[in-house]
Amino acid sequence: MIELIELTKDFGKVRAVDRLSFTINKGEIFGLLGENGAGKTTTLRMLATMLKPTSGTAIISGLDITKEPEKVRRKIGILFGSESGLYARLTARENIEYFGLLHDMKKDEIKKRIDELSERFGMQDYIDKPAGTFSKGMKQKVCFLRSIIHNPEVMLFDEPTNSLDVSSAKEVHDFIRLCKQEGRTIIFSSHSMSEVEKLCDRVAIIHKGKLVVLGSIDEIKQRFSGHSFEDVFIRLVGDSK
Ligand SMILES: Nc1ncnc2c1ncn2[C@@H]1O[C@H](COP(=O)(O)OP(=O)(O)OP(=O)(O)O)[C@@H](O)[C@H]1O
Repeated sequence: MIELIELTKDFGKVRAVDRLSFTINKGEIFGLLGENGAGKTTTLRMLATMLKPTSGTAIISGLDITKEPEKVRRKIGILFGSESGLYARLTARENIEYFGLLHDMKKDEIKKRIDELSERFGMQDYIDKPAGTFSKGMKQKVCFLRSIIHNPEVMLFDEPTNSLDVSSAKEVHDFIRLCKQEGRTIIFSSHSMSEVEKLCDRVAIIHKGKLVVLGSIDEIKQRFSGHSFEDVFIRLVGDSK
């Protein structure tokens, strides 16, 4: 379970995230929505312990992100931006293995897990080929595997399908669903209403750093007299401008 408690981040005079408080359940696929600059990435970066909150905190699997960031890092898998830092000359396996070693995993344990995961995600044909030769979607899948090599309970993905084609995005969606089946908690940010409608158990819409609505897509649509989710989104972030 993840609990945000008055989570706040200021960059100078700009309040990027403004006292966010809500809970995300274990095994949930949770969407973070908002316009450009709403504070999604900043929220995810704080949860990932990459940024220190100005005030407030979050508890991830019983650990306070401000007090035990090292321990939190072991529980989370993170993906910020596509193709982030894959070594072109190394194979997919070597790229993933490197991360496993950083997480203090043993080589044989890493091998077993890569074999298992690459089979599950249909990557056997290219797992031992250099990452530099891969398409965007293939690279993205390597990044995903890298993010879960250490078996994290919680996954934090910032716009995971940004710039992917339809079939690669679908693979990522299937991947996220599989992670949920394995009992992981997934939080991701997105600008795609259809993606969020397809995948998320619940969503939070944030605007100018503040929470404006929280709930399942159906609950939110009902609350706004059955309008499309896209219309509700535009109305919410438009009204509070
Ligand atoms: N390192 C930083 N220094 C100063 N201001 C920042 C920094 N990072 C983010 N901001 C500001 O914080 C606010 C929230 O930015 P953030 O990147 O979290 O938004 P976002 O919802 O992820 O946007 P997008 O959808 O465009 O990625 C914006 O006003 C942004 O300019």
